[in-house]
Amino acid sequence: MPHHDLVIIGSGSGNSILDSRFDDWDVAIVEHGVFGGTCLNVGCIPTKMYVYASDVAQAVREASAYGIDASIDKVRWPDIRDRVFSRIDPISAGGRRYRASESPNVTLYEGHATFTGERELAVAPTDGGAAATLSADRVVIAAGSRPTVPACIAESGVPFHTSDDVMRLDDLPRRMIVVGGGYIAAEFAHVFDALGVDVTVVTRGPALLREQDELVTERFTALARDRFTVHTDAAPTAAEQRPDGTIVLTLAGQGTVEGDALLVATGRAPNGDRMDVAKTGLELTDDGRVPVDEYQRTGVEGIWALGDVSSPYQLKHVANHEARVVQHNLLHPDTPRATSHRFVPSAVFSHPQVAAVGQREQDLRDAGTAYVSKVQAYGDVAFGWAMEDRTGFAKVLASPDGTLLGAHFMGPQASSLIQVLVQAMVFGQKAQEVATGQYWIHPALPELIENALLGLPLDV
Ligand SMILES: Cc1cc2nc3c(=O)[nH]c(=O)nc-3n(C[C@H](O)[C@H](O)[C@H](O)COP(=O)(O)OP(=O)(O)OC[C@H]3O[C@@H](n4cnc5c(N)ncnc54)[C@H](O)[C@@H]3O)c2cc1C
Ligand SMILES: NC(=O)c1ccc[n+]([C@@H]2O[C@H](COP(=O)([O-])OP(=O)(O)OC[C@H]3O[C@@H](n4cnc5c(N)ncnc54)[C@H](O)[C@@H]3O)[C@@H](O)[C@H]2O)c1
Repeated sequence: MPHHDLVIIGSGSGNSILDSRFDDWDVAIVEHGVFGGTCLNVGCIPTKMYVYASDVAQAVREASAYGIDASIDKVRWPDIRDRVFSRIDPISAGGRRYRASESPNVTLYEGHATFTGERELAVAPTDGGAAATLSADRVVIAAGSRPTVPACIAESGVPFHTSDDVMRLDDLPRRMIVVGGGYIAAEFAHVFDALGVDVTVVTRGPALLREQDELVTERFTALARDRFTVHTDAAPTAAEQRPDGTIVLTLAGQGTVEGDALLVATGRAPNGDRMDVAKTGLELTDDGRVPVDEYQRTGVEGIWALGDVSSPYQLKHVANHEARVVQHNLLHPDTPRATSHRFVPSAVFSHPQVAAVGQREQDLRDAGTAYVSKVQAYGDVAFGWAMEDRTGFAKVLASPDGTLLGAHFMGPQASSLIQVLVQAMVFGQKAQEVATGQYWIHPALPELIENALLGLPLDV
């Protein structure tokens, strides 16, 4: 049985652990899918390439408000799709080639890994060949997550898509049903609607983006209702396909909806349940994650985990941070570093964009925490006014002494603007210091943040 210094399961964030400091380690990477993982192949990167194209289309649709009459002559879906994947697929192929044949100390096993013992694995090759077994001094579980699909759809025989394949459609459908009301539903509903598809969103919750601050949830859902057909409190109970190809979903208490394509975006499950981790002596958390401590160590000596398979955050910047922590701790076991999940920002790249960091107003209220808040409209600062933005806002939450507690943005460039407050929170700067201790370029959009901070009714 081959024995390695280190085995990494998963070629997404796990692959980024290896740099020249590991050149004298005997390393194995096990990957059962496309090399490079979710973010590169089916996640962050291709989705944002589509979002960008759709933002361009949306700008054309909204141009007349500024005295520019423009219209979309044609959406060339195959060209949009091929622009994305002609750039992405070679990166994945290049990454695979580098590990398979250009990294002398790395063995790439292309197959599905399951544990057979504490640090022993069986790999079932994807090409159907004979299973290999291997052992290692150290194992990093970086196996990610996968889309979940409600049984009433999965078992119906009706064709459906997930984020794994919807970006590779042959043609744009005329009508699309999107099931789910979270990140993926919000981003793809924008993408397809802006490209001219008639979108119906169906979610079992009472609103879209319901994990956000309550004001974002309320206002985003209201805007979505203006743009798509939206069914809330409406979990599907059955799916069927008519002979003409029409897909019909039955919704709990809300009749049926119809479409020509069905996208399921109802959350992602960590992949730890498909690896026999019990053979190592590990037990998954109630929500299916591989449990780790603050050093990304599992309860088993020599086994680490990172990213979607173990993290409470299914976000790439978190997986990257955790991978850097594991990298350090593999190289410097006597001086381990801890992961920080103190201020994890996130953004939904829909239209409008949404971005968040820190606590939500409902959390502060429920916890009885003393706080003040300010909601600053984009339209009330110079650049937002120039844009005639009527819906966007920045909400800032702080202790009465100015300690920043949370920020929630909805509107143009929200994902970039919020970084100012992420930085302030991480470095412990108070609202009054951030607002008045620096120049704010006039009349740039960050004046939104300056005014939000100045508007907080602080006790100081
Ligand atoms: C549509 C979509 C859009 C997203 N957009 C964003 C975004 O804009 N910003 C953001 O921060 N995050 C985004 N995310 C989330 C982000 O992609 C993930 O959090 C991140 O990629 C997780 O990285 P990872 O290394 O944990 O897992 P992955 O990158 O998924 O890597 C795990 C790898 O392990 C392999 N694997 C799993 N089990 C086994 C096994 N038993 N044997 C062998 N190989 C195995 C898988 O094939 C996979 O390649 C998005 C996700 C999706 C689905
Ligand atoms: N911009 C980003 O950072 C980004 C983009 C996409 C995905 N992601 C990551 O991927 C994860 C998965 O995304 P997601 O959108 O699939 O999950 P999600 O957890 O964000 O949302 C799932 C949604 O599906 C709904 N739902 C669940 N079961 C349902 C059912 N049976 N019928 C109808 N609706 C149902 C939920 O109410 C919820 O609205 C996200 O949590 C996020 O961490 C991040």
